[in-house]
Amino acid sequence: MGIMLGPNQYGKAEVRVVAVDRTSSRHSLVDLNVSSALRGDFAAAHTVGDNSHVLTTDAQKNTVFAFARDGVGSPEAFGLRLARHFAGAYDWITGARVAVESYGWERISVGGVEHDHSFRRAGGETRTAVVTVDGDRAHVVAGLTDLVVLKTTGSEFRGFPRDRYTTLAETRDRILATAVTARWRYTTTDLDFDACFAGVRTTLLETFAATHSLALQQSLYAMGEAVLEQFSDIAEVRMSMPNRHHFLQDLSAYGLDNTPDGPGLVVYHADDRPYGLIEGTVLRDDADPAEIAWQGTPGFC
Ligand SMILES: O=c1[nH]c(=O)c2[nH]c(=O)[nH]c2[nH]1
Repeated sequence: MGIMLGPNQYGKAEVRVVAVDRTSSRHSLVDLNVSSALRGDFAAAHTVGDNSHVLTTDAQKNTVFAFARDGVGSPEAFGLRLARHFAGAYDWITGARVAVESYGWERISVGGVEHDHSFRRAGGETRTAVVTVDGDRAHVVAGLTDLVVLKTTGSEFRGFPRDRYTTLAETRDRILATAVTARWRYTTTDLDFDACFAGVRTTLLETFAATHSLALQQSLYAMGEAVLEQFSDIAEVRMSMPNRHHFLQDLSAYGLDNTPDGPGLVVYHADDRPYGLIEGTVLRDDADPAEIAWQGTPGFC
């Protein structure tokens, strides 16, 4: 029986970079969390401690800051620059994965006027980009996490089988709430990434709102389908959507009724756990499979 080294990668995780553009007195900033990982022939480092192939994680971190000094651009473009640089640095490095999280900031308004250099964090969501360079090929997976959405009606859940443990009541009118994680794979690297991101985000939101939901699974599929219908440069969309349950609170002990059957106030209990976790991929049937683009990105089926 022999023992050998299997798949491996290494890099610097979570390099926090804030780049402020002070070109004019109206500043702007990008706020990133960048993780790099290199793939290639690093066997000797693992088996005998020979570091002659190891481009240090410290150098990877320094590269992120140095490249940011030239201007960041979109998270996808920044990831592409870094991943291509790392993958081309030495001939034993065959590929690189660069994951970028981007935190939005919006200007604070003072007396109705947007301030030049004061900002507040925009929402709770995070924009993501994962660039994987493998030899000559580059894959870009864009996305977002923690896009929290809720609709107060337009959601049903019924028609499910009832085994001996099924107690859930069927409903024709419930709250539907989730925190969307969505990631989509582009088929090209030559794109206006910011415009595409904004467009996909809008499509996801509009479709969530406009779909009369019979299940969160149906909403997920509709959202992915709409993205693929509207963006021809996207091959697949993967989504993970926790079902943030809102249960009707039983107020009968206080002599109060509490139903969504008519107009008036309804009181729910927002339950944080456990939660249903609905995950799925929506893809073109002729999509080129590119599993390597997803390697190292957890949280999807
Ligand atoms: O949209 C839903 N999908 C389910 O699979 C499910 N299961 C459940 O208990 N409630 C819901 N809601």
